[in-house]
Amino acid sequence: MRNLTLQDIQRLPKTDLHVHLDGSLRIQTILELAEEQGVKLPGDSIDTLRPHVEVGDECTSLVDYLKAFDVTLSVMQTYDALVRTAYELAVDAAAENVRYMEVRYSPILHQAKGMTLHHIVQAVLEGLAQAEKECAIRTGVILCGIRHISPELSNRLADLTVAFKNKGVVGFDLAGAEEDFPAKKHREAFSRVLANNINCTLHAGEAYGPESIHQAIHLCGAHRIGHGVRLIENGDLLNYVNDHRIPLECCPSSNVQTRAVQTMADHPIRLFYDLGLRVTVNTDNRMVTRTTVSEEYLHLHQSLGFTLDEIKELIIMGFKSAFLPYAVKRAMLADVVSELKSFTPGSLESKKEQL
Ligand SMILES: O=c1[nH]cnc2c1ncn2[C@H]1C[C@H](O)[C@@H](CO)O1
Ligand SMILES: [Zn+2]
Repeated sequence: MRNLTLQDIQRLPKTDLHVHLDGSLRIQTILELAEEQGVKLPGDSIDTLRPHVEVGDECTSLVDYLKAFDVTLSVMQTYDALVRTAYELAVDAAAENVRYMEVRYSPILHQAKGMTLHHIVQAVLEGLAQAEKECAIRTGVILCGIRHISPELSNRLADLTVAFKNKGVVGFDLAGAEEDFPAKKHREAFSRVLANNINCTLHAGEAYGPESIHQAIHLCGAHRIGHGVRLIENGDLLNYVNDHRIPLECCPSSNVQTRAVQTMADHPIRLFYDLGLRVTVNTDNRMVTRTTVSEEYLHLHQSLGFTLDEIKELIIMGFKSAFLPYAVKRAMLADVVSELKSFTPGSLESKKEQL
């Protein structure tokens, strides 16, 4: 079979289950928001700002990667800025046929100008709802506790997650610097969320070893794992994750940038897939990582030999792993499976010419 193109992959229906709002803005929007708000940025044009908000080869670690968020968060402290950035993210994702997206962010990082936590959630839901009206995309929100900020704030975010259950918030996460900030310190937050029958995912096994994944699953009750690349270091835990069908939210380009893996060709997603694990493909941060869901699949095709049939299976695993009620998910999956069955690569133009 001939090689897939980016356009082929863009035409496929897809999910993005791991995408941070504050890492997925349009650079032009940052400039406009800064202008409106009188915020000083480290660059005043797309070209001069780009090196401060996009991570390149020179990134050495997750902690280094996270520096870009200081800039994005500086313009995401108003209600309107959150509405706009959430709306634009969903519009951009829909443009590449992302049909279901779970957007995550941490409301406590948006309080610098005094917005209440409720308003901060409301604004993002409003932006996403607007995009859902205009585009073929469905969305949910995941709120993040932050490892390197206090567990008490994670508790507040857990309570916020409970308050917005069935109102657009579909899960709770733990993000931030992983090394030296163990998940077990945030156990209380996860127990509050779990007690309310809400789904949890944790970033784990990205900048720390399998012990971190073990804590996420066994101490915090993770239903999915963000990244999980270092699961490869513990076969016993890997078997457990496989046996329990715990999905991994893989973000291949981001993992190369944070040095969780050395190169795309070394990414363990190939091994995980071959062993039967439930793996999903995600962007992490569309702007900071400078990627799209389609580009992530293209990397898997080109660097790790994923075929079209395998990509279709990854896509199905993405829909299966959604934090959606089972009946809704089953209906969505049925539509996606029939669309995937009839999909053939090749440009729409060349297909029309053949008719
Ligand atoms: O890949 C990541 N690992 C850990 N934390 C991350 C990653 N990408 C973004 N974050 C952090 C920075 C954001 O401010 C926060 C909430 O979205 O989550
Ligand atoms: Zn992430």
